[in-house]
Amino acid sequence: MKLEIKNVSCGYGTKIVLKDFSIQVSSGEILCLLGPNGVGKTTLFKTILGFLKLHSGEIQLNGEDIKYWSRKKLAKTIGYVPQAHTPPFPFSVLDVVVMGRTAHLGVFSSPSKEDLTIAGKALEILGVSFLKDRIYTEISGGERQMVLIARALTQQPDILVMDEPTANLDFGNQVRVLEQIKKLAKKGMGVIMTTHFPDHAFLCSTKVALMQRNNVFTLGYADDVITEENLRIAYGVNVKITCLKGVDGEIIKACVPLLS
Ligand SMILES: Nc1ncnc2c1ncn2[C@@H]1O[C@H](COP(=O)(O)OP(=O)(O)OP(=O)(O)O)[C@@H](O)[C@H]1O
Repeated sequence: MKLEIKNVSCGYGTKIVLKDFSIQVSSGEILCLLGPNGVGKTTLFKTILGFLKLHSGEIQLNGEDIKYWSRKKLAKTIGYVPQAHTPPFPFSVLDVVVMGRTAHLGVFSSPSKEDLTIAGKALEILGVSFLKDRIYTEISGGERQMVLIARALTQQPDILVMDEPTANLDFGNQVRVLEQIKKLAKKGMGVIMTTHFPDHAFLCSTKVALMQRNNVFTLGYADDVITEENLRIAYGVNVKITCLKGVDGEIIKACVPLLS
């Protein structure tokens, strides 16, 4: 499966937030979107998911323009982990996770035993089965984030769109989520995610798109895109990039901000 964003301009009403933006992500790849607050990352995701109308350009899945796809077909293909989500009703965590199966169900059918098993398994994979019977509105922000990721896994999409999947998570859960994202890509899922941590892009991305406020985008491999100079230009801060040796002798890069 290949998702192609071709020369897309999008925004709200007549206000254009993102101009002439192009990226693509294929099965097995992890594309990290980096960029300052308000640059248009979430807006792009909402446009990909069909919540916002395109001003111009095209979004294709396997070469087909998604504007001709039904909502159901799109929901089966693209999974979404939003930045924050509060349902209006006090559903149990398992109920929220099983909602990920909605696109797979018939019009009047309710989740089967298999759907519940898939949902339970997703919670187990993420190490949060203990939350299963808790009320979703009564768990912490970080726990909700893990539940939303479990819901997206339950959907079993080809492409997973994740808006800051590690936001709100403690250090351990950040690492577990990054590991899980890498595993999903290894299994063939295409992942497009935003992050405010360039280190996370070094750890797990196949490609990076660094977005700047003036609609300037730098695309490429993390090593080429995440440079001290590019981070300074994008975020207006000084950063030192250091190299460390991992347990298997592999080189891991890390960004250290320099305080003035
Ligand atoms: N519903 C809306 N109506 C009008 N403008 C909006 C709306 N939602 C967001 N915006 C504006 O669009 C711009 C891009 O917002 P967006 O949420 O896409 O940024 P972002 O890159 O995801 O930021 P962050 O890193 O803070 O999550 C911002 O200027 C924001 O104020």
